[in-house]
Amino acid sequence: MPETLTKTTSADVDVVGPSTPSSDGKRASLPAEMLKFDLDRTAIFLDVDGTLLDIAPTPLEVYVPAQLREALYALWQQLDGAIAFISGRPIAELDRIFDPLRLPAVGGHGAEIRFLPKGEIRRSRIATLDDALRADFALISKIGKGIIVEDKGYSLAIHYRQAPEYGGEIMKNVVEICKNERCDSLEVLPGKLVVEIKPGGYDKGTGLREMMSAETFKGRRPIFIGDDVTDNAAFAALPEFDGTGFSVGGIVKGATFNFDGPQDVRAWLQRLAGVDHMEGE
Ligand SMILES: O=P(O)(O)OC[C@H]1O[C@H](O[C@H]2O[C@H](CO)[C@@H](O)[C@H](O)[C@H]2O)[C@H](O)[C@@H](O)[C@@H]1O
Repeated sequence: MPETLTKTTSADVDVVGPSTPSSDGKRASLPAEMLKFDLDRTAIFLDVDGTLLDIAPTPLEVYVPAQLREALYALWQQLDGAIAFISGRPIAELDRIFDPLRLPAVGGHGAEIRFLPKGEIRRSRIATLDDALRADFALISKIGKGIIVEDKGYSLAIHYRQAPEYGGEIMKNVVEICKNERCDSLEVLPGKLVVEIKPGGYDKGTGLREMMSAETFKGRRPIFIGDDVTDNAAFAALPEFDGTGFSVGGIVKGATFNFDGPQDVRAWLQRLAGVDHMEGE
């Protein structure tokens, strides 16, 4: 943990939340029901890219504001450890991005889980992508400049944020590669300027359920915040725990409130943690 972070005490939080822009451009207050949480009975699950962090041109270029680390660490203390990342990125990558902060985490869309910040990372026994298939998908980067094939071991992400014009051709190639039942055990998930390809059998929903069975999280009511198609499985798991979902950038099924962007999520977390005294980001 960062040595500079200060210890805060656990307490019920009744915050007047940050404002979010309404559709007519004016600032509107958050609904009262999401401004009051008993932190002794709450768990928080956070998607990372597009939810906590602003989207960057490439996966390696994301930026973590110091105030966000501070808020997450303060909440980790106040929630007695019941706060976790739930991401498509591998856990080692989350540790690198948020260094020196480590949190409990579900990584690789549910392929990995770590219950405690310094605990062991447990990996799914479900097969990773077959090597021949992985090699064929890697060739998709040759279609044009700006396409990035991110090989995460368990899964692949084909990014075309820097070359949106290739979206159609990329999907055509994926369909071609998947002919003859080669992808039958896989899930192909088109996201925002990305196609995620992962084995079936686990997802963010299975990850959230597993984390909720851990001592730190058990019996609490989860809040999950997410922004993309791979987050749907986590939203769908929430009713099992009487949980609450918040979306980012557009209301989705299972969400009761929508944040306009990651900046609003960060402001709310800072407010909840009581560290919103710090200026800007
Ligand atoms: O589940 P998440 O934590 O939201 O991760 C989803 C994917 O995020 C990353 O890609 C996305 O963010 C990049 C950085 O902002 C951006 O350049 C890219 O276009 C986005 O798709 C990450 O690279 C993937 O591995 C994650 O699965």
